Amino acid sequence: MNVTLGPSKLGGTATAPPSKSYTHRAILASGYADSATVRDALWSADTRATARAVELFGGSVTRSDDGTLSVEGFDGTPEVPADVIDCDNSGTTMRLVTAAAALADGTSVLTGDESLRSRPQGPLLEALSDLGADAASTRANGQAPLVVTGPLSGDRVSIPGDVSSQYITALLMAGAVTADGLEIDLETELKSAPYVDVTIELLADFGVDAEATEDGFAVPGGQSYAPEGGEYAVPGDFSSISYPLAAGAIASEDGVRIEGAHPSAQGDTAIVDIVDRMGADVEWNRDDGTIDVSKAPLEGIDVSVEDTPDLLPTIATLGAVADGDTRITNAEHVRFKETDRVSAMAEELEKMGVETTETRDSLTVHGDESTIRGATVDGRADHRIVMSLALAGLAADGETTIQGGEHVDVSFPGFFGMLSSLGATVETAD
Ligand SMILES: O=C(O)C1=C[C@@H](OP(=O)(O)O)[C@@H](O)[C@H](O)C1
Ligand SMILES: C=C(OP(=O)(O)O)C(=O)O
Repeated sequence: MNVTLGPSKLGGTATAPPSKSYTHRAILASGYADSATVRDALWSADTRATARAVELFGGSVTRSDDGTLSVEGFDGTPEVPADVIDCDNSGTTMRLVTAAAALADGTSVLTGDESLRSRPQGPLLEALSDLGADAASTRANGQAPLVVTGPLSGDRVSIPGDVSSQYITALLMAGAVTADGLEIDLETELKSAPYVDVTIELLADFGVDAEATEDGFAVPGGQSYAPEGGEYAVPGDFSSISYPLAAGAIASEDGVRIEGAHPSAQGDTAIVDIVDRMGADVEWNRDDGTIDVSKAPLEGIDVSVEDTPDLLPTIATLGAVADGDTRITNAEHVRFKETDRVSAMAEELEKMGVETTETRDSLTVHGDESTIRGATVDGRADHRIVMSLALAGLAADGETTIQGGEHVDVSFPGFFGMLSSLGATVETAD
């Protein structure tokens, strides 16, 4: 689907979609439980992949009209799946489900789309093998398809922290239901660290203890997953909030209000401070969960995305509109996502007349709002590239056509509807 946007003047209210990270964890945690209800869940291509995996492990996930999920779990012990687990485009699903599969008494096979089959799984496969499971890549290249035979038996493992924090989340969630629990030692510094905080916060809400240690993380074994009152409610998603927030900073006439922005452990809440530091007029009322943002002249800043990889595409677009250089550092792990997002943003923004400079772990955007022009750009089949290029289209001179608009379904199915309700001119064509 091609989506064409023109220069727009925005105003009004946008509602944050539910968090993808919390929804994945809540669905799988409910799978590990006897049963649980997940309120305000995100229902998107990625979270449906996690729900399918829970069903293949012997659970069931039923969605009601108001978005509530009723999950019958597999109660700590996944069944051997009767089919291949297709994780589609979702890295979170593949990592979290691979560790769950290592608890089953038999063999699971996991695959995904072309993008997911090119992402790194090696460190997790090695960790699970060190713990006594048999976990391998069919192509012996550390990438899916994966074949995992459980059950695992060990209680201590070491793993690098600079490829994906999702390995740690996966091991913590599975470790809680093993007999002896798990000690996880980090071999290198942890990137994307707030995502492990999200995990520990959610585990606590499901009555499961896990903690940071001097060398990494630890989770006692023999625990049962059970949220208080049998229910868990998903908070709003700050990676998704970054788009209406940036749209307001770039293109609002009367200001944009975002609702559903309640504080949680998400590192991507940093976007509020980033937009503020760039010069936009922004106010976050944490008590009522609203953010008000208005356009103001933006200036380039230095920002590390070590903890917040998913913000890189949004920041790159903000940088394109800002005056001067925006230097995005500590970004190497952002190359291991649905696409290499450092290169993708550099190359696609350049098509719009924006100058950029890339190193292995940084992206500098040489911003100048007066030079951004409409162009046909490739969304790279990556939801965050599509959404960030759409934001650039709001500020460009002339029309911008983004190829692959349907990929927003991965994390923010209502994205283009949200932009047009704020007043953007959005046209779609197959
Ligand atoms: O655990 C999670 O929910 C996520 C962790 C991050 O990945 P990495 O830990 O691989 O950087 C992030 O990019 C992804 O969108 C969601
Ligand atoms: C990288 C992302 O997700 P995942 O790793 O789950 O594919 C994302 O949502 O930007």
